[in-house]
Amino acid sequence: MATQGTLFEENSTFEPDYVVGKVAAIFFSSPDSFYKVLLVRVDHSSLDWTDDEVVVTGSFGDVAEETTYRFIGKMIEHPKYGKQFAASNYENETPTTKTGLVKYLSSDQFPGLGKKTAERLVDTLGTDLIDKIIADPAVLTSLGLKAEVREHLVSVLTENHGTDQIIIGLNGLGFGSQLAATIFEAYRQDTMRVIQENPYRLAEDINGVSFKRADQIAEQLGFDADAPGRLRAALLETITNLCFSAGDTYAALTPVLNGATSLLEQARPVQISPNDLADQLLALAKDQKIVGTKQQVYLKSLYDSEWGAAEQLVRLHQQQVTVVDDDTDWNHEIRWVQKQLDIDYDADQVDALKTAITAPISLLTGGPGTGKTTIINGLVALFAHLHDVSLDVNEYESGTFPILLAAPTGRAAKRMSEVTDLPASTIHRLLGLTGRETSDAETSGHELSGGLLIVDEMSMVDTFLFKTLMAAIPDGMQVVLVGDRDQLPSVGPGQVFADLLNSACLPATQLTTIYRQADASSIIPLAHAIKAGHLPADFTVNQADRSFFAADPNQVVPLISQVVERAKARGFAKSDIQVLAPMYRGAAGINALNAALQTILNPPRSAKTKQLTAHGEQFRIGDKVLHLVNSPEHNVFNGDMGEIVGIDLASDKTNEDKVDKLTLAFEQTEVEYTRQQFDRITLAYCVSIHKAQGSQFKLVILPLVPQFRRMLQRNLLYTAVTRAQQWLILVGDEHSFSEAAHNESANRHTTLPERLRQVFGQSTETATENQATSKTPKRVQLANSAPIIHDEPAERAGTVLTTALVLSGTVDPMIGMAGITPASFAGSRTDTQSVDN
Ligand SMILES: Nc1ncnc2c1ncn2[C@@H]1O[C@H](COP(=O)(O)OP(=O)(O)OP(=O)(O)O)[C@@H](O)[C@H]1O
Repeated sequence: MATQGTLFEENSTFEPDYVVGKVAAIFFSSPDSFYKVLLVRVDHSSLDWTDDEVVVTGSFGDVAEETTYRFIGKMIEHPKYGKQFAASNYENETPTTKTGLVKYLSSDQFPGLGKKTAERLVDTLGTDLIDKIIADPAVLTSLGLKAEVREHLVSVLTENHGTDQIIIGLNGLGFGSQLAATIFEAYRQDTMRVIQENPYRLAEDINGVSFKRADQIAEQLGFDADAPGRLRAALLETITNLCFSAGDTYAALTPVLNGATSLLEQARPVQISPNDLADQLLALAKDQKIVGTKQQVYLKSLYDSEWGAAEQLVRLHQQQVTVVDDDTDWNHEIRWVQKQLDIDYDADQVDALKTAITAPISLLTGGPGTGKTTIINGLVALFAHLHDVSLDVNEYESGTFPILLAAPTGRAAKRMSEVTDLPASTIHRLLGLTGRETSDAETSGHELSGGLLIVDEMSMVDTFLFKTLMAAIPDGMQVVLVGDRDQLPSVGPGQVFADLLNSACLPATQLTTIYRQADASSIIPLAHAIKAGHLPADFTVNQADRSFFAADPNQVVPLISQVVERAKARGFAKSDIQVLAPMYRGAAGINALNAALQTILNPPRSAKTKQLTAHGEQFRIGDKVLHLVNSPEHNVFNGDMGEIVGIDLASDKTNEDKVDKLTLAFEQTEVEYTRQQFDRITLAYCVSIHKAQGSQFKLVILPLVPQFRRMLQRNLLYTAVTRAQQWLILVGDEHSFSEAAHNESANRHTTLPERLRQVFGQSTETATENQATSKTPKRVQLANSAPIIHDEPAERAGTVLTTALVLSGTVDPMIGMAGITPASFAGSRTDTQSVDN
């Protein structure tokens, strides 16, 4: 079938090779992309190929066996599998002569269509009738076909050829099979129309398509450098990048304008008018894609999520919980818990327990070993006692367990379950989310049921997930949010837990007495010293559970290798030892450490040991690996650790699929990945501190060197050392450790505290008073709160902003955007890296 328009044309100046032939077998068809491996019986080709058959790989739609295709691409030498034809595109060689078409249409594929009718169709509609029918099925209306025959004809043609055309189109644009599948999933049969009309939608809607990529397509399609869609896409990408890279929930206006200008001007050598850019910023606000206040620009989704979270918190704070009974003698109840659990709570812990059991929603924070888990256990026992519910999960086979325990990662949930001896799940699973949802304020999880929800590791929860979680909690369910405010904030935008504590709108307890010290741990006092901004005096003195080895960056890998070799000799398993580092690159970075540790912890047994190479890493059976993305279809999630338990090479005689495969065992499941999916995993002997958040390991080894300077912050070091359960080995430069302890972590720019104050209808001071006196904060009128921006519009300058004034006649999402004038760009056009928020 002929390709159409500029979208489908190859960009190269030389003629690509082709193979025309019938598909004899489909060796492999990826379940989550369009990638396929085909065996093709060669009819003719541009190659010097004498065999009857050739293996063809590439991105294809529903190719059918015994159908003839033209494959366009080049012959490559696969390192293990030999010569194969890598197709960059293909065409269905469906007959285009009248005889061929009649034969095709009167075949078994189209029951009810005889030769005569087929001839009539071709005579009436012409030899390009397939394209015509797909483009507009109405062309068949007056041709006397029975409704069911007509419908079947349209649906088979659309399925056989419509999808093909789209894949062919996406191949022509250079999208790989994975991305092509994502794009197709988003727009289905409208894919090529959407791209033709506005290729910039790809950057907006599809994770993995950048502005630059969309812009290249747009340029091919003839979109001007100052096209409004181009400017809008650059603005949106700049705002998104600024927020997600810094973890902020809004971006400052000047870096947005400068960043977008630079993006636009680097992609095409054309000066962008500041007026035009400002116009498009306002248009984005009018279209409710962004919201502006003062000098702050929000993505609408983040803006709504902050407001939504604040509103949900007010709702939960004001709900009636049945457990609160004025006559309850709390001292008596707490004595009962202490007796049950054989513990004496200190005053803060008593306070924490009382607050958690009486308040509809409350917060609990504390460093390691201060008793957070102890309070969770006490709370669970007390809740069950007061509500007269059983804690035996076997009694709830058909109903819901009344106490829900959740954490942001699978490993944290597992730990929660171990220490409480009760079921715990990830927040995503609790809400029925896949983790693949777009970051969106509209995302909703299914409503929870039960009496008490306890969420641990709250510092890892970002603004989107928090809003979704809060919205899923029904009235009457008590909520306790537990975490350590000093740990790294969430990967996604926001610092929800710190903001909740700082805003003082909800009852909160902070635990400070360290109990695990009594076990002679020196790791916990180290963590507390770091929290206070310094290293302990005995930092370099070796302790029973902690050591420091000085090393320059080039000595880090050999030194850690030595330590790991000794640990292995002493019987430590791969899963017991965890090296953590802040960065991937460099002599002491994660990549170098992984390569070295793999040779110690999982060396090749012989020269014949099977291994696969992908993205610069080698994988062998027995390797410890980290999963880097959410794959809900496989029940594996970002941060899960597993082990390689099988390798099938494409060249293995027994491998019928003829593609390289890895089998990975995770605690919950086993999955098989083909090369297209290998970038979802990496070696995990050393992982980033961010990825280790929420997990603990028997032995943690942590190198810090001056090369990591840009990352050396207090919460990073604190999070790393608190991952160690029993032993901690610190390696590197003492000054880097002390610099990290000194460097107070940068505060993220968020407005959740402001929203909380607005919806709780009080200032922070009043909230603190309320908390102290246990008064309930006054409820505010929620209905109007979200879309209204309370800031006064500043003076507006420049003709561009006349537009803003006009627009602001409706909802005024841009109030305060008075700063957008050409002057906003002056002086700092080249300073695109500076983010002054
Ligand atoms: N009041 C107390 N009296 C005696 N021991 C206590 C008390 N509170 C807690 N502990 C003990 O201190 C240790 C640490 O407590 P717990 O595990 O609850 O702290 P945590 O804050 O959850 O620590 P982490 O964040 O590191 O998991 C436990 O062994 C616990 O039994």
